[in-house]
Amino acid sequence: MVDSSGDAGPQQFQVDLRGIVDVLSHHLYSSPRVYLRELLQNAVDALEVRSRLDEGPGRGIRVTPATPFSPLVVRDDGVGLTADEMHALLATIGGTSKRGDFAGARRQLLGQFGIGLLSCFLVADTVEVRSRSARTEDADTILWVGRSEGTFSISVADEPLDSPGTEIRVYPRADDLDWCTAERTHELAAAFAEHLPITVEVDGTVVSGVTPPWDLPLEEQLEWCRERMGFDPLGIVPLDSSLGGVRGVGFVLPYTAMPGHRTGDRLYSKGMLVADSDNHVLPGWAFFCRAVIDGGDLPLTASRESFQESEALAVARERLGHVLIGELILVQAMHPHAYEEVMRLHAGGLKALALKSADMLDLLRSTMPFRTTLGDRTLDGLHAVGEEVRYVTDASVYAALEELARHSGTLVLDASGPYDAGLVAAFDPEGRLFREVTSADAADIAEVGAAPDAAAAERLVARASSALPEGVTLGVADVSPADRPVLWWPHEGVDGEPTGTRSTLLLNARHDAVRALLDASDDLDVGAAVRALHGVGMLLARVPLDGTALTRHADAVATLVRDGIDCHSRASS
Ligand SMILES: Nc1ncnc2c1ncn2[C@@H]1O[C@H](COP(=O)(O)OP(=O)(O)OP(=O)(O)O)[C@@H](O)[C@H]1O
Repeated sequence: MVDSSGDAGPQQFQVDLRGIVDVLSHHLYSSPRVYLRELLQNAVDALEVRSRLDEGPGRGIRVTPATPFSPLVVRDDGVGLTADEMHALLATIGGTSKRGDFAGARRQLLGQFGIGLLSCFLVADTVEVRSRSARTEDADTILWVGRSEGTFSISVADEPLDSPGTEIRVYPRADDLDWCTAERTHELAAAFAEHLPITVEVDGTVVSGVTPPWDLPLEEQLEWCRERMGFDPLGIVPLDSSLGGVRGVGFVLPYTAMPGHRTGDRLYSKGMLVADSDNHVLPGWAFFCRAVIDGGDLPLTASRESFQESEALAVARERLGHVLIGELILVQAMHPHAYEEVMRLHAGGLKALALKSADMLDLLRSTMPFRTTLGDRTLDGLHAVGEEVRYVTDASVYAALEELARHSGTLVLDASGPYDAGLVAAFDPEGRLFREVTSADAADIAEVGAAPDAAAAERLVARASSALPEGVTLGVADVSPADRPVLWWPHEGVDGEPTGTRSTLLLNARHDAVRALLDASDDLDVGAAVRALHGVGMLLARVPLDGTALTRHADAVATLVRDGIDCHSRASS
């Protein structure tokens, strides 16, 4: 209204309920199925408040599924609502009895946003709430009828409830009846309420009160994991954060999970299902396990399908992480074989974890085997030798150097895995013990010496280099043992070119064939021989020959065979 000064006074927002329901269904809730969980949660909260007013036996929640001719009904023996409370709470979107003044009681009450009841409009156009307050003797039963187009009415109900509590009737739209049928209601109520410590019945069948997995004995936890998560866990980790009731159980996966990709956890909030597959409670590095967790007092988001990213959640996450690491340490000490299996399957993940956790690094340094040219060694084992350890970070360079190092008995550590170099740096931050080597150090690793006849070597290199593909550097050296004709190794890729685009081929001056080449007269074509030796070098470095390399090698060998036979024939004729 505009007053005489022309100013409009404060106005109330007009709310288009259909717009809000649209936002809820498309942007807040993951599925219309949540309507049942919201009704169950309201009933659980009402029972909790009632239990503080008076004690009484046999209280619970009874659900009757819908049929094409009757609504879905949720009846509870909770505290109920007076007419005034109905006016105050159900006439206002966002009206809730569960925040503000009730903060003391909030720890037990899970609502707080005052929108949960609206989720019924995801499946229905009409919702009725009949409620009889337990706060006064013989309170009237008050009826609230809400419609999805945004109207509601409140009156004294014609059919009073025979005892305090609340009865909600949801009249599903024909298209949404499927969410409220006997079968679906049973399935949903069982999923949401199975671990609630309150009796929840669907059509007379109790679906709640099932012992949660974290309280089961070990054998039954195994069975639970098999049935509900679909795998035989490698290990079971009790998860107790000792904080605000956050607890659960983790199951170690019996297969290698991709680092960085956690298979989601099953979450509950005080026994009510929150999410089937969530990735926000356990630390991201815990991808070697799947867990089922109750978040206790952790605050929920408005959709109640996850926990709020709060300080409390961050602390709980950190604690659960410590529990997981502590358990790994314990398993290593008490069940070394099981620990070995965990390491075999989850090496990548555990290494990633060690980069973030000093405790995990401590555990891995003495237990995680790393590949070296002289066999598997732990970081502590390498340290104990007291000599400088050379390591390589490029997998194909390691493959080639491995060969050379084995030959010379040199120790080289394979640090080409995704987290290896980081771990080496974390283990030896000042770089006192470990030194990264590259293909440039290959000759040193192979312990090659200078060719005895430098001039002959130079002449051979000058004559033969053009026979080799571009990028191959040819050399002649003194290599042990004498029966190895060549050494070949790829160079790490620089400026984006793939590793191996450039390489080194060293002819062993001690080998008969190479000596023959060194002694050959200048007019002899050494191209085929050097090309064949190049192929041999790659094969000895265990690099598969394919494409042009294979053709080149085959042609070179064929040429040598033909020349050899020709030569032999000429000699014998
Ligand atoms: N079964 C019930 N028994 C008693 N009171 C109820 C019941 N259902 C709803 N109410 C009252 O209606 C209010 C609004 O309910 P609604 O589900 O919309 O929001 P909420 O539960 O408070 O919060 P949230 O949005 O987090 O669910 C509640 O705070 C509660 O006071």
